[in-house]
Amino acid sequence: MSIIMNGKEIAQEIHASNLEQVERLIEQGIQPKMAFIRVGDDPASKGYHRSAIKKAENNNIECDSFVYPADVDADEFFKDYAKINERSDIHGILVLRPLPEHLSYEKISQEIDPDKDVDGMSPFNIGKTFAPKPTDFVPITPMSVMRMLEHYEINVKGKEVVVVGHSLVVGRPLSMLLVDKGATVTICHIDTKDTKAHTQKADVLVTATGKKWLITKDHVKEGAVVVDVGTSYEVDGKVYGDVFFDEVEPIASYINPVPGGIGSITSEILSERVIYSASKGVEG
Ligand SMILES: Nc1nc(=O)c2c([nH]1)NC[C@@H]1CN(c3ccc(C(=O)N[C@@H](CCC(=O)O)C(=O)O)cc3)C=[N+]21
Repeated sequence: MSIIMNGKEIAQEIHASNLEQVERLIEQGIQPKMAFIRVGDDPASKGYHRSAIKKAENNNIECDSFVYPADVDADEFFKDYAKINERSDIHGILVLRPLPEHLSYEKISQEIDPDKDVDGMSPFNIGKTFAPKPTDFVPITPMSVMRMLEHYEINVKGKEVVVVGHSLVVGRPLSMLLVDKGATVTICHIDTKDTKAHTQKADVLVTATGKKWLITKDHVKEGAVVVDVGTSYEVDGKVYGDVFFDEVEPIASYINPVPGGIGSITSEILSERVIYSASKGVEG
């Protein structure tokens, strides 16, 4: 039997505080506003886009969406992108991933205004993940994982933590946040020879690959904390995690379901970061 970590409950707590802060900003004449930029129709990207707009609007944050076809002309895209970055009414910009190959990720991440870069993609903000402060724009999904661990008072200091997945948006920045809290971190990825050999030793196992049911009971040590960040949108329209929940749940000490786990916190923290960005430079 394990404790089921409830992302929705944590999201609700953050929501209450978000609403209150937006109300205060609006009283001061500031309407928080964010821009979503999406290229193409990747299901996970669309899923996040949809739930993030819903959460932002529930927080009275205005949203503008800029959606382009996967074959958008690069010059046209970058012209628009510069304009969006310059708009003084927009406090936060989220560029949804994945992006098509003909749009240089390097250029997109270098040209985002670091002060509006709520998902921490610019090289400047990535640098901040190495010594993160609460005010820094570090990627939101890793922040959500840390928030979930904190909520359940899971201290990673001195623990063996294994992160499966080395993406720029989750695995790599999350590893830095964990190291900052004193964890010993191993990152497994597509070229790791024997992932199981590593995960079996984990006190805390975090998985962020987007491969449905990759992690079975054979990967997990008895009593481990299991954090499932994976969100695979399958053709049946359902969302699946990386973890084969029914099999792993009985041996884990703490585990989160998908949906209802990290994803539900992520969209609410995105709102929180936009509010923070809008409140920068405001007195009191
Ligand atoms: N720049 C960038 N940053 C990201 O963090 C990022 C991204 N691009 N591209 C797509 C993936 C995917 N992702 C999700 C976030 C929340 C839910 C979410 O809200 N999930 C709900 C379920 C939603 C539903 O039912 O559709 C839940 O798990 O409870 C899903 C997926 C963030 N990603």
